[in-house]
Amino acid sequence: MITTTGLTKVYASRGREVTALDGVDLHVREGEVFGVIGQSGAGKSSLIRCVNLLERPTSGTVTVDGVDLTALAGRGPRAGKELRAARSRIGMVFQHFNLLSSRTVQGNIELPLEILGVSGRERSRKALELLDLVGLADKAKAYPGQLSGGQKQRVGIARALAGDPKVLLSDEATSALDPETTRSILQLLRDLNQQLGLTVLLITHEMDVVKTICDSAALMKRGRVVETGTVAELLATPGSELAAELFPVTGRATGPGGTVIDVTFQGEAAGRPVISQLSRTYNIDISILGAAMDTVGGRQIGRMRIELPGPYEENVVPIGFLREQGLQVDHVEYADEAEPADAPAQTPALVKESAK
Ligand SMILES: Nc1ncnc2c1ncn2[C@@H]1O[C@H](COP(=O)(O)OP(=O)(O)OP(=O)(O)O)[C@@H](O)[C@H]1O
Repeated sequence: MITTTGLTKVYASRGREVTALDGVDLHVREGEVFGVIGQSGAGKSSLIRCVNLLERPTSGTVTVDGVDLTALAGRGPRAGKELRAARSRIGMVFQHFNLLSSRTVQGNIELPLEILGVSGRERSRKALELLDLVGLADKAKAYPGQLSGGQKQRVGIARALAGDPKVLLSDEATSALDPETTRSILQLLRDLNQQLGLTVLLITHEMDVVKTICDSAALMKRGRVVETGTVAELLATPGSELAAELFPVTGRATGPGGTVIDVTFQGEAAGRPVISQLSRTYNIDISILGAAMDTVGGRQIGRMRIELPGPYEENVVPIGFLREQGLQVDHVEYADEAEPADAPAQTPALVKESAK
C-alpha cells in the first residue's frame, strides 16, 4: 500500500546541509498497522511528511496505493491537482491535533470536505457519521476548547477519515496524551484498521505504541531504516534490537560454566510443555533465570531465559531439540564469561547461531 524507494531528504539549513533521510526503503502492506520508531532526530517526521508529500523528497520515490506521488508532484499545474486528489485519500493525524478553535467539532470535520467541494447536506451527514464512529456523537456542536485531549484527538481522527482514505498517517498521535487516553486512542486506531481495512503508518518514539497495535515495525537511526519486519519476524531474528526492546527478558547466570539461552515462544508453540520435555528427554536440570508472557501486536508471545549445565558445545543437541519445536533460541554471552553474575542484566550480547 505504501512503498518508498531510496527516499532521501536533505535540508539546507544556515548554509549547511542536514541529511534527514538517507535512502529509506519502506514497504507497508495493505491493511496493516506499521510503526516507525526511533529517537528524536532519527528522521521519523521527515519520513511521514515525505510520504504524503507535505515535504518534497530530495530524491527517491513514494508510491501510495499504486500511485507514484513523486511523479505527480513534478508535473505542472494539472499534476498539482492530481496530487491534491491523491493526497485527499491519505488521512493524517497530528500530535497536537491541529483543530481550528473557531469552528465547532462538526465544522472541523467538514473542513476537508468543503475543500473537496462536497455539498453542505452531504458534508453534514458524513461528519455526523464519522463522529459516531469515533464515539463523539454528542459533541458535534462543541468547540475544541471544550474537549479533553483524547476527545480532540478523536476529532482529529474523524477529520482524517473524511475523504474516505485507504491510508492513515499518524504523527505521534498519542505523545501528548496520558497513558489511559493513549490506550483508548490506540484501540480506536486498531478498531478503524480492522473495521475499515485502513492501512495505518504511524511514527512514534514509544515502544509501547508499537507493542500495543503494530503488525510490523521499522527502527530508524540517523535517517536510515536499520531493522524492519513483522513483529513475528523481528522476534524471530537473532540479535534484533527491536525485538529485545519490544520484549525484554532479563536474568543472570547462576555461575560460570553453564549455557544461558533465551527461548522465544510464539503462536502454537507457546502452549506446549517444551521445557519439561527438554529436561526429561536429555535428563538435564534447567534453571529458569527470567521469563515473561505478553501480547505483542495481538499475538501471544513468551520469552524465557534459561540455563543449561555445561558449556555451549555440550548443549548443541538440546538446543537443536528446542529449535525443532519451532522455538527461537538465542545464545546469551556475557561480557565477562568468568563472572556472569556481575554482568549487567540488560546488556548481554546475543550471539547469532549462524556465527557459531
Ligand atoms: N525544516 C528543517 N530544516 C532543517 N533541518 C531539519 C528540518 N526538519 C528536520 N530537520 C533535521 O532533520 C533531522 C531529522 O529530523 P526529524 O524531525 O525528521 O526527526 P524525528 O525523528 O521526527 O525527530 P523528533 O522525534 O524529535 O521529531 C534532524 O537533524 C533535524 O534537525
